[in-house]
Amino acid sequence: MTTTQLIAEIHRKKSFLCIGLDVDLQKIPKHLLETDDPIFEFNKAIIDTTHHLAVAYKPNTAFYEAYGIKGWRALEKTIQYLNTNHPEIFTIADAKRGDIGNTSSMYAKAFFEDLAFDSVTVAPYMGKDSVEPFLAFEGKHTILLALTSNEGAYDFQTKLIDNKEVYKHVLETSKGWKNSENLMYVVGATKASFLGEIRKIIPESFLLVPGVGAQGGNLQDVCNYGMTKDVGLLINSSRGIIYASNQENFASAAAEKAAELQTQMAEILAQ
Ligand SMILES: O=c1ccn([C@@H]2O[C@H](COP(=O)(O)O)[C@@H](O)[C@H]2O)c(=O)[nH]1
Repeated sequence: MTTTQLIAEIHRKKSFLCIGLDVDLQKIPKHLLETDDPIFEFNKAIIDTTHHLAVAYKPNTAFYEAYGIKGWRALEKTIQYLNTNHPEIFTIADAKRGDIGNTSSMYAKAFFEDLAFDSVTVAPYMGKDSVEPFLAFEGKHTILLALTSNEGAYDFQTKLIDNKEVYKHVLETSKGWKNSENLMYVVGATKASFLGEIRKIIPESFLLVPGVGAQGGNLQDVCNYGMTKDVGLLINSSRGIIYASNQENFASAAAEKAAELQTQMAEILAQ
């Protein structure tokens, strides 16, 4: 999917919501555990009730890898279900990959070709030759970790090198990489106060913003500092939506939570 198509979808749905599909078998309704594929059945139900409210879904691959071959199969079925039934939805594999070049190429093949995700999250730590293999895929997007939502972000990402914070080096340096037009960036909602500085370096790029809801980030603050003329934001919520209820009404409860965020987004877009 192109960013132009993504922007059009944001305006059509009046939403820049990304729903995180972080499925934990301990947290899903018990009756689903009796089905052949509880993870997929959970995701399908959530997608069926929320797809009109969201422009993106983000399975975090850790929640699938943790269940071995069954988990990976459920991830495959989930992306196939989205691509077949909702091709207008932007899909994100939150896998946080990145390695030496030939290994990164295989990661990129796995997520862009085999699983056919629109995008994958990538760690910048190993530098240019670890990220460019992802950027080489035409029509796909590489979402680089810039300033993450967790407390540990202050351990390295805000430290100074040559009088400049590491996350600023990541933003500035990555802009010079081959096919950098395929880059988006992760910035945590808990770091909204940094968005003014971030937008000076990457005024137009799309940001994936996790950390609203369960982690305490604030939607309005993120929009105040981070929104561009083309919106430029995908706001993710995972636990706050998908675990709104652990009873039989889980999918409608998730839709209510998603609708709360979408309503706020529609109001912000109308301002
Ligand atoms: O900086 C980051 C990068 C990724 N994440 C991921 O986003 C979701 C957030 O889940 P919530 O339940 O809405 O807190 C999860 O998959 C994280 O691994 C992040 O939180 N921060």
